[in-house]
Amino acid sequence: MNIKNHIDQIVANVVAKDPDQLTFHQAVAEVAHSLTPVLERNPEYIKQKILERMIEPERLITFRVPWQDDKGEVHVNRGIRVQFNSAIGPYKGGLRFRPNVSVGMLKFLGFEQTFKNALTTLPMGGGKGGSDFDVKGKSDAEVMRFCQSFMTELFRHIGPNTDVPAGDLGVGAREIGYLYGQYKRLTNEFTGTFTGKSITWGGSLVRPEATGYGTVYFAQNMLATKGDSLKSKTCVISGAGNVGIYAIEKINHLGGKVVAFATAEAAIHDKDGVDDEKLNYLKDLVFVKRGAITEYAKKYSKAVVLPSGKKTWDIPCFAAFPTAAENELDVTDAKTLLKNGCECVSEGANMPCTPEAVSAFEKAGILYAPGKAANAGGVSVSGLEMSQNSVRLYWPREQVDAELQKIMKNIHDTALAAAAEYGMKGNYVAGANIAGFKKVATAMIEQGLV
Ligand SMILES: NC(=O)C1=CN([C@@H]2O[C@H](COP(=O)(O)OP(=O)(O)OC[C@H]3O[C@@H](n4cnc5c(N)ncnc54)[C@H](O)[C@@H]3O)[C@@H](O)[C@H]2O)C=CC1
Ligand SMILES: O=C(O)CCC(=O)C(=O)O
Repeated sequence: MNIKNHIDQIVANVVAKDPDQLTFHQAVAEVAHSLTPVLERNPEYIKQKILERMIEPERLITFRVPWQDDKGEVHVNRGIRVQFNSAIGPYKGGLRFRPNVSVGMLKFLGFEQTFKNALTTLPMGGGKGGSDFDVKGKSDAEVMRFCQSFMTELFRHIGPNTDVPAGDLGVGAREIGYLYGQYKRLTNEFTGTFTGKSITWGGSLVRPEATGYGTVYFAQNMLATKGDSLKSKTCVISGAGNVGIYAIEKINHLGGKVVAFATAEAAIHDKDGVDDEKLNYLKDLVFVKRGAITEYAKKYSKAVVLPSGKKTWDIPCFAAFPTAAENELDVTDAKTLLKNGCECVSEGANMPCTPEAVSAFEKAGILYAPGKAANAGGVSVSGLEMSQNSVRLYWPREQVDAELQKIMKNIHDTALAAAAEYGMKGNYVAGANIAGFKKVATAMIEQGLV
């Protein structure tokens, strides 16, 4: 059998089956193509149709979410949970609330999550969920009513040993509180069926920071292979949210300087860098006041709002951290980064670089880490939150952070080793896909045809 043709056919079938699920096609194509040498060496994977089984979610739940706004008007949104793969543990992955949420988007995220979670070394399967609900502009009471209605259906599909959701875009501490409160009320149980919980009621220290910190730890591990580090280096990020803000914090800890950051609405250039005092202001602005980041440029006179159409990727940097959303960094951005001397890209978001951008980085031979490896810190600490909940203990900050660093190094080394084993030295995309795939594939084979 010609393996390349076989894989092309699998990808073509995915496209034909659900032609509108573009980001899912993109995620499947990337994984499938990097598995060519693995399938060549392991005919059992072909015989057992492991890849074909892995690209089909085990279960897909969609449901109606009716809720009332503050004026009494009724609205209806769609709730979705994709329970993708439970070969190595309960389904695990965040919930996203955004107007553009669709089944295809959540399939892409759940598929990626399966590989990511396998890389963490913790026993977690892959899942993802959410709704086309827009949290922007809603009052706390409206968000609460929506979350309660959403959970009134979702609760019957999840549980500490079945499916453990967490946050993602649009689902932060406030939403997790409302969702969990309703879950507890309906089940009459206080279990670890959610991660990212507040620290006073079952959360883990370092979970809010974990994805951003982990992405920077991953960059640090990549740079160490070249005898380099982030110390005194200029960095840029996108997405001034949970992941982005804590990436800035860790870059500061390591002696680097972040000179640009952005939200979906605006981008800021601060050539002096976002030091700890400015970062505290930014945290308060984003997490507490839910204000626009343009306020930052009003407060710090040397910072400027970039003209419309300009992105943080236009600012010269040594390292770039896309921490916003899928396909936010295209090939033009990649070429600009490379032209300006960027040597390291570590993805905090899920699939933020387009395939053409990734090819440009690979061709240039810079250090490039895909999200499923580099942003696994968040779900890793979620896994540690589940462990703490199971034994009813809280671990100290130092212990959780030390575990996080250990896990990120392990993911780095595992991806690097898998890439080298299959003749693609230094290719973290191939390495992460291969290592994640092999772990899940082995479990699936051992569990029979399920
Ligand atoms: N929160 C977590 O623990 C994890 C999040 N991720 C991924 O990281 C990314 C960010 O998630 P969070 O920080 O949790 O969300 P968030 O909602 O806290 O922040 C997202 C930020 O990105 C900005 N943004 C959205 N689209 C943008 C665009 N096209 N260009 C520039 N900025 C844009 C938003 O305005 C906001 O500032 C998502 O891709 C998410 O799936 C991945 C692993 C774990
Ligand atoms: O912490 C989690 O369970 C999920 C985090 C997440 O959604 C992600 O890794 O993309």
